[in-house]
Amino acid sequence: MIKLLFYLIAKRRLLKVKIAIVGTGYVGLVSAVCFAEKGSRVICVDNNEEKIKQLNKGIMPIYENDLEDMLNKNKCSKRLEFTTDLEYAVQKSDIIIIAVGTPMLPNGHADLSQVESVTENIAKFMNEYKIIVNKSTVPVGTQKKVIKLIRDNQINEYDFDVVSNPEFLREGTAIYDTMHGDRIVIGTDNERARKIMTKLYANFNQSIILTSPENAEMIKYAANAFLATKISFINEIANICEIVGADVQEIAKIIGMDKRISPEFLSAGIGFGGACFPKDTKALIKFTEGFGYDFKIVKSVIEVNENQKTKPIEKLTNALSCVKGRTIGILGLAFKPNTDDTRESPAITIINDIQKLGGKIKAYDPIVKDIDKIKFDNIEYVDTAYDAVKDVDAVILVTEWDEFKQLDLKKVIKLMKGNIFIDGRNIYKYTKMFKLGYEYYCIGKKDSQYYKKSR
Ligand SMILES: NC(=O)C1=CN([C@@H]2O[C@H](COP(=O)(O)OP(=O)(O)OC[C@H]3O[C@@H](n4cnc5c(N)ncnc54)[C@H](O)[C@@H]3O)[C@@H](O)[C@H]2O)C=CC1
Ligand SMILES: O=C(O)[C@H]1O[C@H](OP(=O)(O)OP(=O)(O)OC[C@H]2O[C@@H](n3ccc(=O)[nH]c3=O)[C@H](O)[C@@H]2O)[C@H](O)[C@@H](O)[C@@H]1O
Repeated sequence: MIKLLFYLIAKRRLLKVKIAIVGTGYVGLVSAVCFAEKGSRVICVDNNEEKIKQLNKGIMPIYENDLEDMLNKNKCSKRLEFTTDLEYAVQKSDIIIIAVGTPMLPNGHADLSQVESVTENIAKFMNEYKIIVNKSTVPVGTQKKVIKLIRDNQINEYDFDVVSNPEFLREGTAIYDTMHGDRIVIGTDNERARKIMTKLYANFNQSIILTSPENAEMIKYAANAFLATKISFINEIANICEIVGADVQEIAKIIGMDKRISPEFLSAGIGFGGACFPKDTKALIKFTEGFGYDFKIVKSVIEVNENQKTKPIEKLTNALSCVKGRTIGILGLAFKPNTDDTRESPAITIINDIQKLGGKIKAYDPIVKDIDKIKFDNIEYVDTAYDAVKDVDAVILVTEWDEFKQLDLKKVIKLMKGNIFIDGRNIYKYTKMFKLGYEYYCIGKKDSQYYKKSR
């Protein structure tokens, strides 16, 4: 009974910890909603006034499964608020989480200017002890820089701690990943911060890993670089499979049965894109170069990935003697399914290359409707997948949306002018496609041409 009472008091205290999250992007907004769902009060801050206006009206700035319902529910329960006023958020909160962007600079380094500017302002607005948590992906040593920046910019010398708490969610499954993550990494050398952070995450029921700030920062880059390495590795195996007539999906399935390898992240395709793998692998190379280290594996991972993005064009130019004046239907613009994010999407490279060759584009994506997001001129954006394949000479499937897995492929070939289908994500069976009359090309398998010859 007494134990239960202590537990309830501790839980109540924990729920009273007020959190501010700076940056309402994929990471900040999802984290805010999940903390609120677990009972914390969260103030979300962004310097994008339009975004905050939209969020206050209940309009989602990003597409993410389950986000809207959970956000509106917690907003109604007064556990979530949205503001552009950082001073208010800092002064009303015990923990301030930084979740702003760390995009790639033209020289490949991570651009820390958003993190730095937010840190300087947090320092100015501090009115008592605060824990500043960095969730943005940053090079090793940033936690120490943040400490120095706060000291240099504080008006009064309030006590504070800086914690590194890297994020591992994936876009498209971000809410699920946050609620059911494999681990929560908390990087701090300070006992007071460690206790508060452990309490903050206690009711997420996930393994909490307490480590140093340097380890936490390195874990994030190592995790992303390793996952990117798996993808480039299987893509190279796919390229060899095409030469020797083996099937990469079969190989991935069977090597993945070995627990040391695991079946995850072994889907061969047209390369990884997105807001993180491309920039984080480059940032890792750049910051290790600063110590005179030549990170050969990660350099190759990037090189393989760049080459993989050109595979659909290689197949297209082999199949069509001339791309000039031909119309190509593009299925999918997002860098992966279930997101509206087109950052570093392979679709961008593919569309660019087709346009350079003088081809015309018809494009469809179930969610990416905002032309500004993909920033291409002279593209016909259509409303359905069937519109995108109508009268085209060839189709390239870029994103493996479920909707494309359900397409009526008999109808598709009837609508097309030609019969060339390049499946960048291996979602169809080449035997079926061949029977339907397609000249079908996929990744890492005998394509229809090989199949024809070997029959
Ligand atoms: N997108 C993802 O799936 C993941 C991203 N990360 C990392 O998390 C960080 C954030 O990534 P995303 O959420 O994708 O970025 P994002 O670009 O979607 O969102 C960043 C937000 O920060 C806001 N912002 C920028 N400067 C600000 C300032 N001075 N004051 C207030 N708000 C400001 C922007 O307006 C924007 O809404 C990056 O370091 C990224 O590498 C980590 C894991 C997953
Ligand atoms: O730091 C980040 O931002 C995040 O980066 C990735 O998440 P995300 O980029 O959202 O998506 P993934 O599912 O990892 O896919 C990344 C890219 O790899 C490609 N991919 C993925 C898996 C695979 O087997 N094959 C493959 O080509 C996808 O098509 C996509 O273009 C990581 O999976 C997250 O753990 C990490 O938090």
